[in-house]
Formats: sequence, structure tokens, C-alpha cells
Amino acid sequence: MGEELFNVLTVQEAREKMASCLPADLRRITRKSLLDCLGMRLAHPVVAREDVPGFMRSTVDGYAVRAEDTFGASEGLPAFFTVTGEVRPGVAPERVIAPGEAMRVATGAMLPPGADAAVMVEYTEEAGEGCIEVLRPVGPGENILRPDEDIKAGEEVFPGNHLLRPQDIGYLASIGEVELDVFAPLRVGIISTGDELVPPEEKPRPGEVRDINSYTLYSMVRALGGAPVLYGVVRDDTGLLENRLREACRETDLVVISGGSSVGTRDHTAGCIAALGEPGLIFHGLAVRPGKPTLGGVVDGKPVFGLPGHPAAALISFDLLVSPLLKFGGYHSLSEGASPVKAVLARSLGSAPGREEYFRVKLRRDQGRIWADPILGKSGLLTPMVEADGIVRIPLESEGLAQEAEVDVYLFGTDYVL
Ligand SMILES: Nc1nc2c(c(=O)[nH]1)N[C@H]1C(S)=C(S)[C@@H](COP(=O)(O)OP(=O)(O)OC[C@H]3O[C@@H](n4cnc5c(N)ncnc54)[C@H](O)[C@@H]3O)O[C@H]1N2
Ligand code: MOO
Repeated sequence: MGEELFNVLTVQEAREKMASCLPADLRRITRKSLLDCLGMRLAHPVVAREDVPGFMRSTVDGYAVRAEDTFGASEGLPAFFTVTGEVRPGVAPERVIAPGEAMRVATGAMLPPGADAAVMVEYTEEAGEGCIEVLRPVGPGENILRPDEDIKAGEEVFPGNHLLRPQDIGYLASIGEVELDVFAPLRVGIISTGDELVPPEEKPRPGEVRDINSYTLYSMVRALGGAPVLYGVVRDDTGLLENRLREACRETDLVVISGGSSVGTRDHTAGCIAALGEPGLIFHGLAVRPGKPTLGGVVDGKPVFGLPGHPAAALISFDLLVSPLLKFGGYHSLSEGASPVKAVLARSLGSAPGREEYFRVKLRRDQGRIWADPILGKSGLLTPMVEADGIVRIPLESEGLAQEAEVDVYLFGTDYVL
């Protein structure tokens, strides 16, 4: 009695063991047109080949001038300028600005040679045919962009693996990068196991439950830029599971099975992975809560994970072991990712040393501080998973955290790495 059922590994040990049997990066590189790259990750760093804007540019509607000609100008003693023409947008001005001269410019238009500033039209007055008065001085560089002020040719604008957001797509358009090498989405096969599971469109009979994990895991994969493939619900039968797993391994890049990862009489996942191919089962049991009955293996170069059946535990296990593969293709660059939010713990949390614990928390602002309210509940319950804004980790050797301790909250929906 009291004996451990699994030989648990820490998350770090499990990642290292898996990594030693996997290629450094599971992802393929593919070339895509810029408009198809949203949500994808760059396969290589991008180096700008040109300056942006590439020419001196006005940021206001007004007049291009030599700044020094406006020095000392005021409403009482305006500076007088001869207007020698207008720069049309999209056209390079041919005239040079000589002392005492100005040219009309629209926002974004190119500055004529000789000019080093622009005066806003509201600080000027007409002063007869072809002349203006400037009522305020401008400094050199005022109201203009330098040719390389935004982007410098030769500069690395994005590192490899950068996740492309809408603003990044426009930025890449500005330097003419219309085709890019990106990582192809990893295809993730998803299998649910359990005699009690029915599809969500069916009304469960007593003892049955709807299949939740296929839906959350499918959505997790999509949210991380992967390509989920559903393999449905498999009954608790070794032969059926082996066949479905073989099919999923053939058709996808990695497979997650939820349920049946523990050591009950109906828990077949470990045996199936072991039977299917080399090197087979790599670990069974993680020193985390929730998520202890997690297992991992490698079948013909492809990672296969057995996640706990409890939906909340399946999510944490997925985040610890599958998310890094979707974000980085492997477990080698885990220091990246979105920064957590600093919050103050609203109540103390106990934890057993020797395992990491993950608590779901809800954030609340009060008296100028951000509080993290732990949402407690058994891992078989679904509501805490939905009420929470994010998760807090209690490290392996900690016995817990005191009330008002400062904690890092990893917000769901951000690109964090646990
Ligand atoms: N004697 C022990 N029993 C259990 C231990 C243990 O250490 N010793 N660990 C417990 C923990 S922790 C968890 S988590 C569960 C995980 O067990 P399995 O991975 O084998 O999962 P199942 O037994 O198949 O299911 C557990 C639970 O989750 C429900 N489930 C499963 N799949 C789905 C799905 N796709 N959608 C919705 N719900 C699902 C299932 O009906 C069960 O209620 O083991 C504990 N037992
Ligand atoms: O993985 Mo279980 O749900 O730790 O509770």
C-alpha cells in the first residue's frame, strides 16, 4: 500500500528523454506567399534589403524648409519665405530648396534636397502671391522621417521562429518580402479513448460522458498554429487502439491520446505505444499535479503522448509537453515566449515537495494591485478550467506559497512557455 504506481519523471527529465529520441526540429519548411503567413513562424531570420522609408519624408501637411531659416520666427516677427512650388505625393522633387525658400508638401511626400524640416500649415500665413510667413521655428529633423529611420538595410528585422502577427505582415510588405520560408503547421493526430465517451451531439446515457478532450485539444492545436486531425473515440480495446494509433502515426507528425494513461485495467495506451515501434514508451508518469498519469513515447521518429483523461489535466500536460513542439519544433529553446503577468496571491496555496503543481487563477484588480484568486476544484471538474484567466506554477521543491506572495501568471491565449 502507498506504493507509487509510476516511475515519475520531472517535466525537465521527460523533455530531455523525449528530445534524445527526436530530430532537433520536427517541422518542415515551406515557402508561402506573404498573405498566407499570418499565424505562422519564420523558418529563418529576416534581414531588410532596403531602407524604409528610403527617402526623406514629411510627416505633416505644410512646407519643406531649411530649419535654420525659421530660427527666431514668432507671430510678432514671422520669417518670410518664397514658395517655389509643390511636391506631389509619389513624385521626387527636382528643385533644391535654397535659403529663404519653401515648397508645399503633403504628409508623406518626399522632401526636396536642401530642406531638413517641415513647418505645419497651421503655423504659416499667406503673405501675398507665392509667399508665406512662418510663425514658429522648427528644428532640424522636425516633422520629417529620415530615409532609414524606420528600417535600416542590413538590419535583422525578425529572428527565426518569430510568430507572424497582422502588423508583421504589413511590415514585411514594406521591405518587399512577398514570399517567405515558414514552418509548415505540424499535423497533430488526436485520439480519445474510453467506453464511456459519446460524441457531443449525442445525449449521454447514465454513466456516459460527452467527448470533451477531442474538442479542447483540437482547439489548442489550432490556437498554436498546428493542423489538428481528429481520429475520434476509440473503445477501451488494445487492438482497436493499436490500429487507430498506427493510422494516426502514418498520417500525422505527432499524436496525442487522451484517457487510458493511468494504470487501471482499461488503460491500454502505454502498452500500445510500446508495441507499435522503436523506441516505444519513453516515460510513464510526471511529477506534476494535475497531469501525473502522462506518458510519452516515440514511434518511428514521431512523438506520441498519452494525456490524462480528466480534461483539465489533459490541458496542463498538453501545455507542458506538446505546446513546445508546436511553438519550437522541439524542446531546445524554451526560454522564449510571452512574459507572465506579475500578480499577488489572494490566498495561500499548499503543495507537496517533489512535484510541480499548477493552479488555475482568476485575475482581479483591487487597490492598485493585481490579485490572483486561485480557483480550486477537483481536476475532474470543468468549470474551474473555464473560469480561470491563467495558471501559476509552484516549483518542484516548494511546500507552497504564502498569501500575498508575488506570483507569475501565465495567461491563457498568450505565447507563454511553461
Ligand atoms: N489508483 C489510481 N488511480 C488514479 C490515479 C492514480 O495515480 N492512482 N491517477 C488519477 C488521475 S490524477 C487521473 S488524471 C486519472 C487519469 O486517468 P486516465 O488517463 O487513465 O483516464 P481515464 O481513466 O480514461 O479517464 C479519467 C476521467 O476522465 C474522463 N475522460 C476521459 N477522456 C475524456 C474525454 N475525451 N472527454 C471527457 N472526459 C474524459 C473519464 O470519463 C474519467 O472520468 O486517473 C486517476 N486515477
Ligand atoms: O492528472 Mo490528475 O487529474 O492529476 O488529477
